[in-house]
Amino acid sequence: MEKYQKIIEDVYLEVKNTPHSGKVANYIPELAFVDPENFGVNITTIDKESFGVGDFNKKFSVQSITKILSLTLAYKFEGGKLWDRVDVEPSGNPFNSLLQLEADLGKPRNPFINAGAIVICDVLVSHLKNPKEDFLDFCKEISNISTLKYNEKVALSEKGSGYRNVALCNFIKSFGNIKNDVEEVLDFYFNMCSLEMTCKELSKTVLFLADDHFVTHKGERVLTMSQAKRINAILLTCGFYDESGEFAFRVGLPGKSGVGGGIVAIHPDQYCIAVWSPKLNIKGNSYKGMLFLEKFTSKTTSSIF
Ligand SMILES: NC(=O)CC[C@H](N)C(=O)O
Repeated sequence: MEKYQKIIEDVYLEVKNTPHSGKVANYIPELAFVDPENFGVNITTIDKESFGVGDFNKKFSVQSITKILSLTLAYKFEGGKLWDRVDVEPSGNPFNSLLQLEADLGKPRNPFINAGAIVICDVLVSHLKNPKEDFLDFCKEISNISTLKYNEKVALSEKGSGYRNVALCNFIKSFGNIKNDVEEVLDFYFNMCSLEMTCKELSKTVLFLADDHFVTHKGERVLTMSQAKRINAILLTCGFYDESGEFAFRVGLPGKSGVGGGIVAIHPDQYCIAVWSPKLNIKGNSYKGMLFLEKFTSKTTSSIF
């Protein structure tokens, strides 16, 4: 851990003082109220050592980052059959795009674009008795954080304005790739996206993707090693939408962003690192989050390449 601390502190100050670029997401009205100056970083190593700077203990809306956890649970339920419903190819299009779905007959390119994440929610609605509660319990179990919560205001705010997601869900249903009631699937999707975590909590929660020997506090494995490898592969190729190539090029780690301004990145066999800075670049990824991670992996020479 020591080798990372000083570099995290230095890079944090350097990036904090970089002129702001980008905009806070406001298409979900409730997200626009967040203070754009928030900036936090936290690293957790596979030995469970943790180190944070700045606003690393403030909760924020993790949004699409939760899609790592919903994919994980759906993969546990379905195994390889899951890939009949959703593909594993980068889309090269914005996260909320409808474009490819018609040509692809309602099969989303990957589980991290909204279309794919909505299909994953449908899979979970089919398997879970009380999707919202049961999914939250799963998140609590793998993170060992019993206080995790959805933010109802954020969920309702997106429910009242998420027209593209409503369109996506209906469109996919017209191809038969949504099995449940559209309303129910979307309600679950909006709640899932409204999950809140701190950088510290987030970097701890995804440790199961970094540590080959990870077991929950109940002594259970989350995924097999081969399944974890596959999720990391999809994170590397699809975790940042049409900026996934750029993220791999600049940072060199699998990871996932959310429009709340969070990014979590995974260094298999070493650590997970979470960054939060709400202003987003044009692709919907945190501007300072990406800049921080680029400098961090360059200065520590720790990437998967
Ligand atoms: N990239 C994101 O974080 C998008 C999530 C958001 N809830 C949406 O569906 O638009």
